[in-house]
Formats: sequence, structure tokens, C-alpha cells
Amino acid sequence: MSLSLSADQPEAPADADDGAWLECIDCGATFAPFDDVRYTCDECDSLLEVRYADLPTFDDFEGNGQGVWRYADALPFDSGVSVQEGATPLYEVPRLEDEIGVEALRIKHEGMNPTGSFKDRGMTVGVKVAKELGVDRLACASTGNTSAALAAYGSRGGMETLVLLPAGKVAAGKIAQASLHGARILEVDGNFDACLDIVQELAAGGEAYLLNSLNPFRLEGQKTIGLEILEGFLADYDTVPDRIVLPVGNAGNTSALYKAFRELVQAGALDEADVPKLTGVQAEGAAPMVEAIENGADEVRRWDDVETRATAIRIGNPVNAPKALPGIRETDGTAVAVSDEEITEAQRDLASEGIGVEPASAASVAGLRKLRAEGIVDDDERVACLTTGHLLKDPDAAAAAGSDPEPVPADTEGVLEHLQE
Ligand SMILES: Cc1ncc(COP(=O)(O)O)c(C=O)c1O
Ligand SMILES: N[C@@H](CCOP(=O)(O)O)C(=O)O
Repeated sequence: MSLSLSADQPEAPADADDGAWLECIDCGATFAPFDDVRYTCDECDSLLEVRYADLPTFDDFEGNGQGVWRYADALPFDSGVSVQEGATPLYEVPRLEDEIGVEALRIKHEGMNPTGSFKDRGMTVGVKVAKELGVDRLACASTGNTSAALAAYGSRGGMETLVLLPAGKVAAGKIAQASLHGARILEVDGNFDACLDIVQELAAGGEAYLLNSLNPFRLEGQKTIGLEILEGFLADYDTVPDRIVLPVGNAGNTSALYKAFRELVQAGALDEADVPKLTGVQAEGAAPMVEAIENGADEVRRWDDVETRATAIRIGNPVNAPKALPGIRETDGTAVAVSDEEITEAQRDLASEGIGVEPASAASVAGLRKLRAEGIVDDDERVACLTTGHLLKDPDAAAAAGSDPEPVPADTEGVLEHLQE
């Protein structure tokens, strides 16, 4: 099976472009990467992956600077349409580490990317591919962050952008970003999954180039999250993490991190036994991946009614499930659902360590806490939690989780009096 951790490095087909090609994860059909616009397999409509004739080891990244393009040897280009994405912090959180009770806990804060989420890593590659293909309009469906990143990277690349958002379900900061970066914003009377259905149809009709994570090139950029975490742990602990815990929506990151690890194994840079356990976390009201993992199902059932305060992961039909399910299973990971209250508690805990995240991001820490309490995560594990978006993305959720401002009179005496109350 091509998505197995122990799969052999594939042979390059004759029409590979500079050693890269697209390959169907199901039927194995191969396609030249840039000859045509293509998101899924022409033969069986399954998901595609980018494959490479030569895979890098960690040594190949040495001396390349920091950020997504440090990992150019693992990507289809040497450079992209860039706003200096990646190189995000891997924070220590001593109080949380102690309270949750693991050997080491680090927070990979993707909210520190240029537009405040991990999507920038995918867009720097995806928008470059769009230029290569000569398209002029880019589009996405979004719960907010993809639209913000697409708008920013599209405008940087001098391209028109169109975003479809579920009306009333996108956090204020994200709409503001898409708007100021010049996207045309359509508010759809439906949820994210309905928006994605429409964008896929528009893309199939040639109206725009789709830059959701269904696009295999976007996931190439997102692989670099995994590469940075591994390099960070190797530098600090001389070993890779035992587990990476991440929020799951459309399951792009789970798929991308798994691909990064498979490629390292195939290159001989990582032992199969050392691959971190990919552990996905969803909100209870939008947990189709958790359901599939718990039931041992090969396919994910689409949830039509989804609800959670963590609007970024309010997704009922994770399009990357066929890549992400093997990622969780082959790495011996798991998936867990958490309540909105558990998410808010984790958001406050991260804030008390100085790390500001949006609700969906805090799901990773909430999930780790739950799995540790259940004994599924051991106390001797070294864990990285991914926090995917910045606190300021969703100022309303932050204000609701924090404390209210206290009105005081405009004189020092009045302020002092108030402080003593
Ligand atoms: C902040 C945030 N966290 C997590 C996710 C989920 O990531 P993925 O779709 O890669 O599972 C998203 C979007 O999907 C997001 O915007
Ligand atoms: N949370 C996402 C949902 C879309 O995910 P994508 O990775 O498929 O673009 C968003 O920010 O829109």
C-alpha cells in the first residue's frame, strides 16, 4: 500500500518534472505535475500525492536558513510566493508539562506565521504552483484561516482571490484579513462542507484554481511543520518526539505530517519505530474522524450537522481522511474528541503561559490532557502539541474566555479605591 510507513521509494515515471510527479494514493496512476490543472486522480477520482525521485535527509537542510524554504529539498520548488512563513516557536510550557504529567511538553505555535495560522506554509507552495500553471483566479472554501492566507498570498502573487465562507460562522479577525488583502468574499448560507462542495464544482468548471488542502501541493508546504518539530526536538532532546497532538478539521495537517515522516523513513533519515504517534483531536460536535478511528472504519462518515465554539474545525466531511486515517493508524496514534468547555480551559491554560491561541488550537492541549488522564498517553512521553492559529483570529472567543474590563473613574484616588474593593 502506497501510504504504508514501510512502502518502498517509488520509481519515477518518464514524465516526472525535475524528479517530481503526482501519484494517486489508491490506483497508483501517475501524472506530470504541471502539465494540467488537476486535484484528484483522472482514473479513479481519489486523492493525489506529490512524489519525488530523491528524498532528502536532515543533513540536506543544513545551512539553508530558517522557514518553509529551508526544506526546499523536500518540496517541488526551490522558492515560492513567500511572506517569510514557518520557523515558528516551539515553546516550553513548564507548568502545563507538570500539570498534565508528561516527560516533556512543547507547543509548536503556528499562530506565529505571517497571517497567524499554519495555512501560510501551504499557500507559499500552492500559489507558486498556480503561477506555474498560469491560472489567474484562486479560490477556497474556508472556516476563516485558509481564506486569510489565500487572500494574503494571492495578493502577494498578484492574483485575484475568491473565498466562500459559511455565513455567521467565521471569526471576525479572519474575515477582516481576507477583506483587507483584497479577496472577493462570498458568504454562503450553509456550512463549510457545503462551501467546499461549491468551490470544487467551480474549480472543476475551470472558474478558479482550488487552494484548499485537497490540493496536493498545499500539503507539501504543511509537511514543514513536522520537519521543524523533529529538528527542534533533535536539537533540544537529541531524539524526536514520541507523539504529536494536533487539532483536526479537514485533516490536511495529519496527512502532511504523516507524509513528511514517511519520506524521512524512505530516505533512511528516521527509523520506522521512532515515528511520532499522530494523535488527532476534534471538537465533540464535529468529530467524524474520531468516530472512524474508534469504530475501526476505513471510511469517514460525513456529519451534516456540526457545531462547536472552535469554528476553525467546524467540519463534518474531512476531505483528507483517506490520507489521515492511515497516518494515525500506521504511527500507532489515536484520535479523541473534547468538549467546548475543555477547549476553553486549555485556551486559558496556554494564555497563562503567555501563549495566545484561537479555540481550535487549544483542542490539542485539551486532547492531550484527556488522553493522559485516561492513561492512553504515558508519563514518560515527550510530546509536541500543535497550536494552529493565533488568539487575535477570534477576538470574541478570547474576550469570552478572559475576564471583563472594570470601569473606573478618571482619577488616581478612584482607581486606588477600586483596586482595594
Ligand atoms: C486554526 C485551525 N486549526 C486546525 C484546523 C484543522 O486543520 P486540518 O484541516 O489540517 O485538519 C484548521 C483548519 O482546518 C484551523 O484553521
Ligand atoms: N480550517 C480551515 C478549513 C479548510 O481547510 P483546508 O486546509 O482544506 O483549506 C480554514 O481555515 O478554512
